[in-house]
Amino acid sequence: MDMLLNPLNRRHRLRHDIPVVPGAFPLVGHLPAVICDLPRLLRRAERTLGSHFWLDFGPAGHLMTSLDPDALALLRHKDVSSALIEDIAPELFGGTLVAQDGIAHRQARDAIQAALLPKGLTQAGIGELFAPVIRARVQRWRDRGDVTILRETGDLMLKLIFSLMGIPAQDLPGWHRKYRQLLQLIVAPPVDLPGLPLRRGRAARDWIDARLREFVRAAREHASRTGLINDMVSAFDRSDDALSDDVLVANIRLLLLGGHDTTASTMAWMVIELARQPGLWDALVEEARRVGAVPTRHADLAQCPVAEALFRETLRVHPATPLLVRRALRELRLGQRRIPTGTDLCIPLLHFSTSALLHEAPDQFRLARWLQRTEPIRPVDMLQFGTGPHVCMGYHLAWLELVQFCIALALTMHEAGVRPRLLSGVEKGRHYYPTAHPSMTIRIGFS
Ligand code: HEM
Repeated sequence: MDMLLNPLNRRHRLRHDIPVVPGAFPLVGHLPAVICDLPRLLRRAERTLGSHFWLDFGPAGHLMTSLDPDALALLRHKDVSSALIEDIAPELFGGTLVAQDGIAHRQARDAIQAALLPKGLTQAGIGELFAPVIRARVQRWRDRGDVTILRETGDLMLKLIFSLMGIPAQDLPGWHRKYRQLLQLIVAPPVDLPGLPLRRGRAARDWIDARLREFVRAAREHASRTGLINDMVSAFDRSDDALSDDVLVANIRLLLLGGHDTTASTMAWMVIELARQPGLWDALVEEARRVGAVPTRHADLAQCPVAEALFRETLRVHPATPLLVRRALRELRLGQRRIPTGTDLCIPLLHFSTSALLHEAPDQFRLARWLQRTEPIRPVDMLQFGTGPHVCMGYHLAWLELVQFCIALALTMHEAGVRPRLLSGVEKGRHYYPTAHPSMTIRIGFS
């Protein structure tokens, strides 16, 4: 099938001397092709126009997209801003640290970071909290015999992130419903009428924020309790310029969002790769039998190199955040190119993650590239988590929960004498924007 591009728009145009990719539709621009076929769109644009071109993101406007590895340095540049994220999704990211720069960003980030580093996660007992939840879920999969994988991993991740926040199990169904409505804000047309996604999404956000405020109040009343929200509240209250509760609540909501879709997608891809590559499954089972139990502390993860390599290679081949957006605050240079002040930029992590300039045999899924390496992990090896001041705050948490998941899956299925098997095609129905995930309909059998 050809790409979802407008056949009536074939004209070659330039903006600031940089070519615009032909094929944009009115109103939605190149979004249909970005969402359904981003890798092919980037390859075709590179082949026909070179490594710099404009893509039309519909309501978000034109973004200058660069496939030059030098573009990665823009993520660390002091004159490049993240404010564009708030312009694109004000309802979700307004007031959150991911859309801020400079001191405001650093202050909010510093207050949260410690809780998400290996020491903070270990002290809060997050690994012990997660292990039984993951084990129970994969046991259910074994008993059922087959599952729709992305729906299952999405549910599991929601459960984990809610338990991280200390949301009582009996309240989960209500949170679940509101969270799904909140997500509609990502795609809601700007029409605020009863029953439409914007109105429902805003109501869900207000519901969630009101409850998060209660958690914050409770955390202050019981300051001696441990847990992520308690740690964040005390860090916020200790910071030099005490930050407002609005900032705190918006950033707790950001953690809910940041920690869900990305990890659920990666977990689903891990199962798909294990199902379609029997050798991978055998290596993982061997490791799981050797360690004998689901690891609970970061210090234990070194015992699970195969699971760690699976986590890193799955993310390299299927990065959950395929592109980052930024705005140039001043005129910048990118190689020979001049980027005018105010230019909105797209930095496609997906392209670099699978680029022959950065990885040997980039199209091959190879655990060996991680298992046989002798040097430590470099920033370019974890590009899927971004780089620079906004590098992902949940990296250590994602690493812990995904390795826990791999070991739990291998132990549970091996004990029952079954292995994962792919029951449907993988290529159709993939999505690449705003986050990437495999098709919602892929089924995995355990037999
Ligand atoms: C496989 C899992 C994950 C992937 C691939 C991922 C990817 C990313 C990327 C690419 C960024 C950079 C955004 C930018 O520069 O604009 C980011 C930022 C962020 N992530 Fe993650 N993430 C993952 C898991 C998590 C988890 C589990 C959490 C927390 C519970 C989390 C919380 C955040 C936060 C708060 C930021 C904003 C940091 C800042 O702006 O300073 N992420 N993530």
